[in-house]
Amino acid sequence: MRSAKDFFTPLAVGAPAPLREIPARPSRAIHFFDPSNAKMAAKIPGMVGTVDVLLGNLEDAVKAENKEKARLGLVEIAKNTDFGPTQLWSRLNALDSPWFLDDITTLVTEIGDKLDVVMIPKVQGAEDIHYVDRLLAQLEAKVGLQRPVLVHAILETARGMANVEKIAGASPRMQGISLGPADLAADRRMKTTRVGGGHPGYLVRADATKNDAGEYDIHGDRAVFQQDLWHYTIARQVDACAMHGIYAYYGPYGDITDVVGCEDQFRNAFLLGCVGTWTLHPKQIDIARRVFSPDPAEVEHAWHVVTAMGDGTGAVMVDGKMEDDASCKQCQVVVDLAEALSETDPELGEQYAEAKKAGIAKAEGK
Ligand SMILES: CC(C)(COP(=O)(O)OP(=O)(O)OC[C@H]1O[C@@H](n2cnc3c(N)ncnc32)[C@H](O)[C@@H]1OP(=O)(O)O)[C@@H](O)C(=O)NCCC(=O)NCCSC(=O)C[C@H](O)C(=O)O
Ligand SMILES: [Mg+2]
Repeated sequence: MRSAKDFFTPLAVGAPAPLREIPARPSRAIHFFDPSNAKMAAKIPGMVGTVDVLLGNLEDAVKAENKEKARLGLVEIAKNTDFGPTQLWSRLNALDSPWFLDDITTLVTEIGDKLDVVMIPKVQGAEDIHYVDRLLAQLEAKVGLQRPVLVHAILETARGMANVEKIAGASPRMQGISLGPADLAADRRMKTTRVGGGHPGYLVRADATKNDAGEYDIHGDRAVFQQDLWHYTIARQVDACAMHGIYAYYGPYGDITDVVGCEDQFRNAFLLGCVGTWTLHPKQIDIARRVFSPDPAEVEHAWHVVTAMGDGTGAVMVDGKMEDDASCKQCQVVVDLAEALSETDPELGEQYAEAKKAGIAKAEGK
């Protein structure tokens, strides 16, 4: 085990110093594309600015015979595109695959200066992150990168889940963790066959009531409530990430046509503490942007509370409700997110500026 004092020492001579804090850059939609798919790849330069993150996917969903084409296609796109405020990420093939070593070596040496984050699938434990950490440092040193490439783990095995806190804290490079519900379901032997989302069979049913004969009518009209298959997983993931100062994300919602179910799944994750999600199809981008940006009415309320609370101590009444240090801190989370999003999203920035003005005015009794 490394000493705590060594944690922020570069793992290779000449590699950039690890970051002490992971920047809170907007990452509401991590948009997946297959760089080996010419039609999709051609759309990527035009998508800059429409999503927070563009992710060149090299792993699952890319056919084995296209792995090299996808890797080289991503290099080409990265070299020829000005990404402006949009981040460039890549999901590499799994550590035990025949492609991982070439993926990481090629991307870091060819486009390491443009690559913000590498997403590592099927992470099992801290040892996987330690391996990637050292390798990245060696490659960064080799090409003289000035800033470290960050690492994002996908939680998609039972072992990874059991080790989630250790994974989140395994390296100062850790940027965040996404849920991989399809692989995780398979590894856990869950009996679902979908990519994320709920299942109508996972439910609770209201108690039976008695009929006129005084017998329980178990076949009668009993309300059923579908339950959230992912609640435990996402809640644990969020805690692990928050504990280590990194960010939690939902993952894929495979039913592209069910935009309503997708929005619900994304919103559950947002409310539980996730900062973003994956988008697999252009249809999902607006949903992610909408869900992972706080409602201007919430932002106005948050400014109202934060302003009314002043130094954050004591208690005040706002709209008939008691507010104190704890609710003020929740409101501060919303205010901070709105401020961060305003920096890269001018349209939202205007709405949030109005909300701020109105919230402060209310607190000041104007
Ligand atoms: C899901 C898709 C295969 C659907 O593609 P397609 O049938 O082509 O859809 P459409 O005809 O509706 O497409 C309309 C146009 O939009 C373009 N398009 C489609 N998807 C994208 C995209 N992601 N980025 C940019 N552009 C896109 C099409 O080319 C059409 O263009 P045009 O003909 O000019 O109008 C496809 O969307 C897709 O492959 N998406 C990505 C899938 C993916 O990345 N999957 C992996 C992540 S999920 C996962 O791995 C599971 C996870 O790990 C776990 O374990 O849970
Ligand atoms: Mg997966």
